[in-house]
Amino acid sequence: MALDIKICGLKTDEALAAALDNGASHVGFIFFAKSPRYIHPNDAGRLRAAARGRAAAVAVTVDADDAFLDEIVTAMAPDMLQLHGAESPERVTEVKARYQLPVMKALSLRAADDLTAMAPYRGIADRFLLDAKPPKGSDLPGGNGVTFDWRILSGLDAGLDYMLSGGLNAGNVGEAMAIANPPGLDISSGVESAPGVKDVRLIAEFFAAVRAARKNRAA
Ligand SMILES: O=C(O)c1ccccc1NCC(=O)[C@H](O)[C@H](O)COP(=O)(O)O
Repeated sequence: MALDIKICGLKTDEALAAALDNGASHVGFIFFAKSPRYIHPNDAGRLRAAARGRAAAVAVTVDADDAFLDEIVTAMAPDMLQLHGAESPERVTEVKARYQLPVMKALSLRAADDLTAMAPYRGIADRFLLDAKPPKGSDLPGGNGVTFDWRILSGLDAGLDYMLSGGLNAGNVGEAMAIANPPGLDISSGVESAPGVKDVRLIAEFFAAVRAARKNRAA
């Protein structure tokens, strides 16, 4: 089975090249001003051009209005929109219709009960990004480098299309895969040397860890 991997929060040619050369299926660009990973839509447009045909470009927004989404979509022509705020199912429907693009809805989890948040989006969101709840006091809804209890995912239906996210790194991704067997993985701060600074060595190590985990599973 194919395993999608999204490297999120890219800002430089070097980091993008590392993500693509290591086999990322998705590359993510953050359009949230408070984030150390924020990128201007025009700069993202330049980077996404280099990714065309190699990985899907994902525009990550947080409760963005139509004007901002229009600017992003015009500047970078993403393949997918990731809605990482409190967007309602109705707003997800509206965004999908307006841009004719698939939407990945991010949901934040801590305990098994939090999975009930998924129900109203089923059949609406094309995919879920299951992330950890931000720690108290964080300004960021994502990219916090914190994990959640992956065991809560073990009961999800086999066909559910989602990316497992939140605090992944080369050291823990094998365990996450063994527990949850997700169809996709998403990582940001686990491949950074400082907030917002991607590290090509850490990117390569992450992919190597994923390959090793897959090999172990197949053996
Ligand atoms: O990464 C950010 O700064 C960010 C800011 C605002 C909304 C979403 C954001 N990130 C979205 C992602 O998809 C991250 O990859 C995801 O939250 C996991 O991050 P991490 O725990 O650092 O691997």
